[in-house]
Amino acid sequence: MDADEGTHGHGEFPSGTAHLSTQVAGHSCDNKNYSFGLLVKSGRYVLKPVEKEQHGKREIDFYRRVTSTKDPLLLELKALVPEFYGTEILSWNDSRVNYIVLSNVTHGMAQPCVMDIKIGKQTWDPYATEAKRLKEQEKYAVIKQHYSFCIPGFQVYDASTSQFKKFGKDFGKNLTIDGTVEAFKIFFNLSHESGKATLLHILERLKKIVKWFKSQRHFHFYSSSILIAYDAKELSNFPSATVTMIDFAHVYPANGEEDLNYIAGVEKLVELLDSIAV
Ligand SMILES: O=P(O)(O)O[C@@H]1[C@@H](OP(=O)(O)O)[C@H](OP(=O)(O)O)[C@H](O)[C@H](OP(=O)(O)O)[C@H]1OP(=O)(O)O
Ligand SMILES: Nc1ncnc2c1ncn2[C@@H]1O[C@H](COP(=O)(O)OP(=O)(O)O)[C@@H](O)[C@H]1O
Repeated sequence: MDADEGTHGHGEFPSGTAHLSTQVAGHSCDNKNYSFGLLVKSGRYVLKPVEKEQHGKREIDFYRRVTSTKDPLLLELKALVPEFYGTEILSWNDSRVNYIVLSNVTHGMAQPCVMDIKIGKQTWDPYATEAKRLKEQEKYAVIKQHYSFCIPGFQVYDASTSQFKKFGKDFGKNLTIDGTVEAFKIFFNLSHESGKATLLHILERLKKIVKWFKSQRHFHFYSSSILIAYDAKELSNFPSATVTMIDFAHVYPANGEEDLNYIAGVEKLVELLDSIAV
């Protein structure tokens, strides 16, 4: 389930790599927009292309800082993000693309269920242009206003029908407030008797993230996501579920201030999941 062999609009995949079939959101392979999408290598590694120099630099700087830290607070953060293995330049026909190499949190999953939840009402950073701010304000507007997060995409292996279902950006952008609750029920396979155990495990991890954010004054995270993943094949084995923070292209210094935007998003997420876990 990790790899789709072959080619796409940019030509053949760089040697040893394939399209990350479990990618549920973010910039996907798109020749028209010069976007390369994420790749998988040897199953274990995810390669994220640096497509905008400044975004890439910010994300790489973030990973380098967190990976090399001895600060106990940042060590706690390190356990909540993918492992970082540096960068690698790969050739796509005429293009040379710089990739950030990370651990693949869906590695080894037979029936991967993955949800990307973008945290915060404010999904633009303090230096965004007026045009970008307006564009971000319009997207997922109702949901972000109500929940302080939005769902750009997810996929689930429906244990009752034995089928994969994929929900993309358009689905997320058209979600209603009640529809969001339903989306989580579908994602967690709550009609299956073991779905609730996965949900409770995820809730514990999310509560750790809230606790960490309340204690830190290092960073403010904009347009960053929480990636939830579990293997539906192991539904009864709930510790296989993971919660990982990803996408650090818009991480900025906190200047001594709490990240209230991010905290509100994770708290609302916990509140919603608590309400369906009863
Ligand atoms: O069209 P763009 O270029 O603004 O793409 C958005 C990205 O902006 P960027 O180009 O990186 O500044 C934007 O990236 P950021 O999170 O702002 O880095 C998102 O990927 C966004 O998708 P969605 O909010 O997840 O649905 C992307 O939005 P849509 O593809 O949904 O419009
Ligand atoms: N470490 C990872 N392991 C597995 N999948 C990942 C990982 N990082 C990202 N992804 C997948 O790629 C998608 C986009 O990642 P993201 O970092 O948000 O990219 P973008 O900056 O293009 O939005 C996520 O929604 C997820 O499906």
